[in-house]
Amino acid sequence: MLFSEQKSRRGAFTGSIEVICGSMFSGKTEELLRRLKRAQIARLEVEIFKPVTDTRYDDIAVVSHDLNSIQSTPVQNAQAILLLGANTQVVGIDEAQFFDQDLPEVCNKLAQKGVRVIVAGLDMDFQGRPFGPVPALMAIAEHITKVHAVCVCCGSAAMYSFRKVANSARVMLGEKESYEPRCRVCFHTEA
Ligand SMILES: Nc1ncnc2c1ncn2[C@@H]1O[C@H](COP(=O)(O)OP(=O)(O)O)[C@@H](O)[C@H]1O
Ligand SMILES: Cc1cn([C@H]2C[C@H](O)[C@@H](COP(=O)(O)O)O2)c(=O)[nH]c1=O
Ligand SMILES: [Zn+2]
Repeated sequence: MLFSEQKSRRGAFTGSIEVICGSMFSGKTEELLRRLKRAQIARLEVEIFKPVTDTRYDDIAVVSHDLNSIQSTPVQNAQAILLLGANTQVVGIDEAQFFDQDLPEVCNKLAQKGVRVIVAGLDMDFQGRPFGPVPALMAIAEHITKVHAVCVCCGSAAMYSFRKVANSARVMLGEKESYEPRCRVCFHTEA
């Protein structure tokens, strides 16, 4: 599948929604950066957003686990993306699971205006439950890409993010010290 701007029969650029989902370390941010950097090479206007709460690697940039990065605008909520992204051609959104339930409607409105919207986020939390607005986004997206990490226990494809520390809060920022990607079998096996 070639993800790019598409023209409708009426000649106008048609907007669309692409979702990149999967576990932690599955390459969601790398794939988001790849698509956004290609759009920049094509000289399209690109705006990138992340939740202001995601301060793991950097307050402003979107940064992958391999430390590839791109400048972004941290925002408080989904509505801010509609205000700031309506007049651009491509909108990228990382860590979508941390946004409020307005995000799908915001993405729909942007796509209706002709914007190509590319969203990356965790589809499941550490308990294997659907996470925030990501499942609803998947329902309304034209394209969904589910990427997989490598299970740290057995080497199979991993789709779960196993939390290694005792903390029952749904939101807990962290990296390898707190999470590891696991396959279905290893996720449901204790220790
Ligand atoms: N167990 C693992 N499986 C796959 N990639 C891993 C693993 N541990 C570390 N990585 C690294 O993480 C990178 C993906 O990082 P990133 O795109 O930030 O992932 P995500 O946004 O899905 O958390 C990979 O390219 C790889 O170098
Ligand atoms: C599973 C899970 C994760 N988180 C946090 C941990 C990280 O800060 C981000 C995910 O980042 P990534 O780019 O996908 O690696 O989310 C959380 O708060 N709650 C969870 O259940
Ligand atoms: Zn496994």
